[in-house]
Amino acid sequence: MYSRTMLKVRTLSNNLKMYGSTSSNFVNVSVNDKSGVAIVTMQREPVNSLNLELITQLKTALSDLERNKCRGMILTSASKSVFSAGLDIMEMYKPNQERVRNFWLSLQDLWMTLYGCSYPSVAAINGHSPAGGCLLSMSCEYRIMLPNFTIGLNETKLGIIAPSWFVATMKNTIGFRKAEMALTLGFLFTTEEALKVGLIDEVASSKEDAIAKADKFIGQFAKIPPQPRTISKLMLRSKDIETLRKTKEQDLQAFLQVVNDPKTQKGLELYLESLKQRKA
Ligand SMILES: CC/C=C\CC/C=C/CC(=O)SCCNC(=O)CCNC(=O)[C@H](O)C(C)(C)COP(=O)(O)OP(=O)(O)OC[C@H]1O[C@@H](n2cnc3c(N)ncnc32)[C@H](O)[C@@H]1OP(=O)(O)O
Repeated sequence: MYSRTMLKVRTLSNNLKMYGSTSSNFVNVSVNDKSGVAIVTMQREPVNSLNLELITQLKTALSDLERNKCRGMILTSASKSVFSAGLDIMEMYKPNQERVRNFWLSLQDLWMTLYGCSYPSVAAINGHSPAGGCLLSMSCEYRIMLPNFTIGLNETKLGIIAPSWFVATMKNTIGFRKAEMALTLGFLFTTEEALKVGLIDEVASSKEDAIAKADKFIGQFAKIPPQPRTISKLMLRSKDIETLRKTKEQDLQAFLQVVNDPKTQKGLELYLESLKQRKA
């Protein structure tokens, strides 16, 4: 039902050429010929950690869908157990200064594009979704998750602080009180807990079921004129988008200061080691 050829995702932006990246394709876009709904699949093995290339390719894919006036977008993962492990810690550990700067600016850009896209957006969360993975999910309008996975903004557990726009997105999704509890604890919710707290909207039994439920959600907008729909969405979301747009440089400088702090570097080193030791 979904043809893989209708939309061509540009995999090499100028940014990537500048950093001499390979042309690996970390994002697949397939569009349902009948409904016009696109499935955007992250496919950066093993855990879809968000490095500069994946972030840039996602942003390009979402902008292409906007230009092509797609009817709806479902964001999902090619992995069977991870939606996205969040930001690629290797981008922040002993970083190249020009690259890490570009990494953060690209992340800001991706969030503003996804959070403010005119088309209906659904996250089909078919695996764990910590930190940046949770941000991507929350930036969509609707979330459907498979059982036995976890989702949340766990930054404080790592000794780091979620940026203000991550916080705003969570507050807008689950409300002040629940966001405060979740953020301060760095809480990772199970699927069942996420449903209870309103972090997700539905539980699906399989990826196919999640896609079917997402199609059904998007289908509801077939009879709603697109312009009033988009304006209503943006009335709710544009304040936070504009805040980041106006403070992009400040936000970047705050990130660079934290990332270049030797204490942060030590923390990231220990965290990377702990991830590797989990396997041993
Ligand atoms: C200084 C920064 C200041 C401000 C920024 C604030 C914002 C931060 C937002 C973020 O997104 S920070 C990233 C937070 N992410 C996490 O805490 C998730 C860490 N990963 C996991 O918990 C698990 O990997 C998983 C539950 C997602 C999946 O578990 P599993 O399927 O068992 O896979 P493995 O743990 O074996 O991982 C496979 C492989 O991938 C590496 N890896 C995992 N996550 C990341 C990551 N976020 N960045 C880079 N690499 C990651 C892991 O080390 C393994 O590598 P091997 O070489 O051992 O195969």
